[in-house]
Amino acid sequence: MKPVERIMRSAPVIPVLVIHDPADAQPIARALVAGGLNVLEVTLRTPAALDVIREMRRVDGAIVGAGTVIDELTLDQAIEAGAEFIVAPGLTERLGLAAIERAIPFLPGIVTAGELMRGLDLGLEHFKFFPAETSGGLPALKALCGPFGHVKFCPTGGIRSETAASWLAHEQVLCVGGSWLVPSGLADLAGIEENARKAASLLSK
Ligand SMILES: O=C(O)C(=O)C[C@H](O)[C@H](O)COP(=O)(O)O
Repeated sequence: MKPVERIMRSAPVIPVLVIHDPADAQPIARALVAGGLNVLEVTLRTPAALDVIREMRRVDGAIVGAGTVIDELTLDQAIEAGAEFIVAPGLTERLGLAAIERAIPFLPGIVTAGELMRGLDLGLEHFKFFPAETSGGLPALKALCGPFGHVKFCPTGGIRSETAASWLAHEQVLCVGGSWLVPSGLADLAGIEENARKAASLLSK
């Protein structure tokens, strides 16, 4: 099994995290891991993100990746900070080749058959379906899966607690991503742990 697939099968939901203060990183990661979600995607959307990755790597049991990686610069910054996997909102050949060259598990976003085929050309078989809900939702993903039965997905974008299970019921969906677990500004660690516990109880693959 490819390392990226092992990560995707580690938990049914990957929390997508937008964290502004590195001091929040460890408590939030600990709450998520305690709730049963050990795969954490730190988006590079805040100036603190690289420090957040460094802090979260110190939390036992956490598998910490970077999201919002859009080019070689952010790829290398994320790897240098200790990211164990890389999520990108889209796929360019340059970024795909760089991630493969760095031998880091890589989950790029795709929506169309053409984007997916460009990923297959690079040897990739695991994709984020992004943005999931506004790109036709589950019916669109099902249609895409027809010709590409061996490809595995992590749909992300607009998925919430109430809709995650329907996505996970699809055979080619190994996990889903979402920001609902840690709403921005939520300082309620017990609430985060409870959100994680509920998500972790969903069908795991
Ligand atoms: O920042 C990135 O790299 C992204 O690709 C976007 C995130 O994955 C989505 O914004 C999560 O979607 P929501 O769960 O609807 O908030």
